[in-house]
Amino acid sequence: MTPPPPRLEIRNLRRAFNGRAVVDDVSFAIQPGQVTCLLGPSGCGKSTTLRMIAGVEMQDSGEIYVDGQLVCDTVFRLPPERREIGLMFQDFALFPHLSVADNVAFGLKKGSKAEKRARVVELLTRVDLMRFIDGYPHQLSGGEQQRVALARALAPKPKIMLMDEPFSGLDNRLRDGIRDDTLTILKEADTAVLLVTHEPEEALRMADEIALMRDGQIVQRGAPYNVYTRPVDRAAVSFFSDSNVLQARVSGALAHTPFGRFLAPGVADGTEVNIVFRPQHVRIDFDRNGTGPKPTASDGTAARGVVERARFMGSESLVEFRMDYDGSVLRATVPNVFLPQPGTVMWLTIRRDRCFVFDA
Ligand SMILES: Nc1ncnc2c1ncn2[C@@H]1O[C@H](COP(=O)(O)OP(=O)(O)OP(=O)(O)O)[C@@H](O)[C@H]1O
Repeated sequence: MTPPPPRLEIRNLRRAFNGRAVVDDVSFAIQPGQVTCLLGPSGCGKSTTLRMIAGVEMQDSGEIYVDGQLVCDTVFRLPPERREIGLMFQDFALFPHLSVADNVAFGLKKGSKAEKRARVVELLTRVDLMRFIDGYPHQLSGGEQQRVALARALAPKPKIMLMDEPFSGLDNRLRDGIRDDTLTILKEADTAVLLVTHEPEEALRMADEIALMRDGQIVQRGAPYNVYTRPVDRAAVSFFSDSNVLQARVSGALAHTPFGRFLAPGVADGTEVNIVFRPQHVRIDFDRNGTGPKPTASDGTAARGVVERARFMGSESLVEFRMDYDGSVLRATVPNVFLPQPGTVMWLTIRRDRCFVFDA
């Protein structure tokens, strides 16, 4: 038996503005009930990709399929309203002059008045806003308006939901709960979701799959854990978190550093590499009469540094060290409160299994 086609598939999508490719050969597929996050810095082409799928922007080349059916290529184009796609954007754009019920009913073209009413009640119950059914948008908080927008987008039972930074207008504390609720509702409805965001935390929290985008291209795709722990390059590490970099030269498949030798399998002798690691993977130790901890297989050799400054960040502390070996600065994060005085001598080691070696 052949497996069913993906709910949404885009193949080799391209779009250029003024001769500059802003979406450059982008392909991916999303299954029903799956959330894919298109993640990348501002201007990398996320929204343009989404707009082409929605049908409000035309691609220069490439194809879009829904349930295996072509909805758009350079010859054929199904109009946006017939693509069975729901949209949610940052400014929810509820109609201020329509009641909550009428806002939700807005997208319902088919059915009797009673059927529409029943669907509105069902959705408002689902987003826990029945008490506002006859209210107006201005009477609702930002989070409540966002849930009405979700109900409205879901009303016609779209196969696909396209969301462009839908949570960025909400305050932090509200946001986590609304994200989780939204996700539960979309998954229950078996909708395929494409969520555009520039916030790594949002993608890590919400996605089944992250597509990391840069300069119009998808540079890495995978489950959040894999994208975070096996980044493709230095920029991919830095996009998700603060990072430290050591420069080193390879000889005999080993990169030689003040922290000991790192495996660099298959890298030619003489190659310059960057060893990249996150501040949470730096261990720090007190000075013991001019020495640090003994070398170990998992943490390598300790290198001496002097505290330059330490900052309390809430659940952790960030300590910056000026390193003896070349005067560069390395950052370490430590759980809870750890605020050593500037000038304190300490010894740093790096978790070997958390380092990434990239060609410089
Ligand atoms: N209609 C247009 N005409 C000309 N240039 C455009 C047009 N639409 C988008 N661009 C350019 O294409 C690039 C990608 O824009 P896009 O909105 O897709 O990026 P984005 O990744 O969604 O960024 P953001 O997160 O800031 O919205 C930008 O440099 C933008 O200025």
